[in-house]
Amino acid sequence: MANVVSLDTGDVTAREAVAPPPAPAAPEPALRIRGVRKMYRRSDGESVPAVDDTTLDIHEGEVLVLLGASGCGKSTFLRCIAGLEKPDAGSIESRGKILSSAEDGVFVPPEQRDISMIFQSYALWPHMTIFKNVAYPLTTGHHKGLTREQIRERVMDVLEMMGIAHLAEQHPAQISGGQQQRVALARALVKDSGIVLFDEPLSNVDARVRDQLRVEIREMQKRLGFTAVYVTHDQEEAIGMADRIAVIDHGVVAHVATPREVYLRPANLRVARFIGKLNEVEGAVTAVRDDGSVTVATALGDIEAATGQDGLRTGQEIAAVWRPDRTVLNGADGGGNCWPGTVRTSEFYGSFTDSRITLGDRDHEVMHWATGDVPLETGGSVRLSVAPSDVRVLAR
Ligand SMILES: Nc1ncnc2c1ncn2[C@@H]1O[C@H](COP(=O)(O)OP(=O)(O)OP(=O)(O)O)[C@@H](O)[C@H]1O
Repeated sequence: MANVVSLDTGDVTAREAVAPPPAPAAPEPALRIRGVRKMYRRSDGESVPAVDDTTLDIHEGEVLVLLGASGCGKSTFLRCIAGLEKPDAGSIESRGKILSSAEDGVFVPPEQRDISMIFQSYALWPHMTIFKNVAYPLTTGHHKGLTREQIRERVMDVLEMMGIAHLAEQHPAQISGGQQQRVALARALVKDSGIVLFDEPLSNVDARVRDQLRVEIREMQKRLGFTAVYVTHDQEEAIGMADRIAVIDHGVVAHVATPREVYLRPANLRVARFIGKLNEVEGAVTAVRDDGSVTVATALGDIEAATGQDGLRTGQEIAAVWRPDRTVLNGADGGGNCWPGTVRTSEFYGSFTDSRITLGDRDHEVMHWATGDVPLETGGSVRLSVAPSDVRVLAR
């Protein structure tokens, strides 16, 4: 029955309560990961979590980059999604289907998951031609029923798309590293599986090919619309590839957000340090205001910051942080966050100049990056400032 509202004169009385319109259902994520834990036993017998209680939704059609230091558990997490590792706790669901649930004893083997994976080592079969390497996934699992002609058409389409159709009859040893990685990519895409996992796929190719392949992978992902989970420890690669970045720290998701958010408003000091260079000044909180701005007392005097980590308290030990490209030299003296300094070094890196400035006589060094070739004279005096909107306060 439709909701009816009758209004009496005088007091307004709803005779029948009107139910609020139903909230639009959140779209089903491509991967729903809940409380996943994977333990490894060390040789001394101790069990340590490589992935620890990880909960994450990965949206349809997005590139989610798992970024973290070596050994933080990125590959293990990816392998749990692929089904190459069996989690000790938690569940992984894809498009309404449970792939693994430690609690319910469910585990779908990798070949029955609609997921492709591409590795750091290209893992091509040396005795097979490029064509056969790429065709292989179409000869197993639920693709088994395809005719030879259908397989040929599909493989040649993908090889064409990767710009390597002319290499179809070569063997892996006869082609370059960059071309081999293209073949590996073609093999991951040929199944059209909708979810592709990348485990540091570009770490074995040289810098020039890496840049090119990075752009191509991104273009292809946009064109084909598959969901990608991409592991890297390279922050530039993460920022360039990701719709969202999940920063992993000791097996735990420390921050998941857009690259811009993670870079400009990192959740905590470890995330801030991991993603990009940082100026840090230690101190203690003296005021936290309703608009989120914070004042901190430091050896350089008071520093004003427009934002701070959630839950900061007066007296708490913190670091006031900002990026080197936000440091301003000899700008207008706007009052706070401004110090006299001396240039210690100034080095040209092609697209930018990295200068290190010692502040006053207080033995504190700050990084300043200027776009292009902007050398400063060593020992020269400067006035250094940073706007409160570029400073963030993070707990130590
Ligand atoms: N088979 C294994 N047995 C025991 N410990 C393991 C095993 N595989 C990984 N580990 C440990 O689990 C932790 C996470 O490893 P993992 O390979 O997932 O990290 P990662 O972030 O991918 O590192 P990298 O970037 O160096 O590849 C590390 O401490 C590693 O030593």
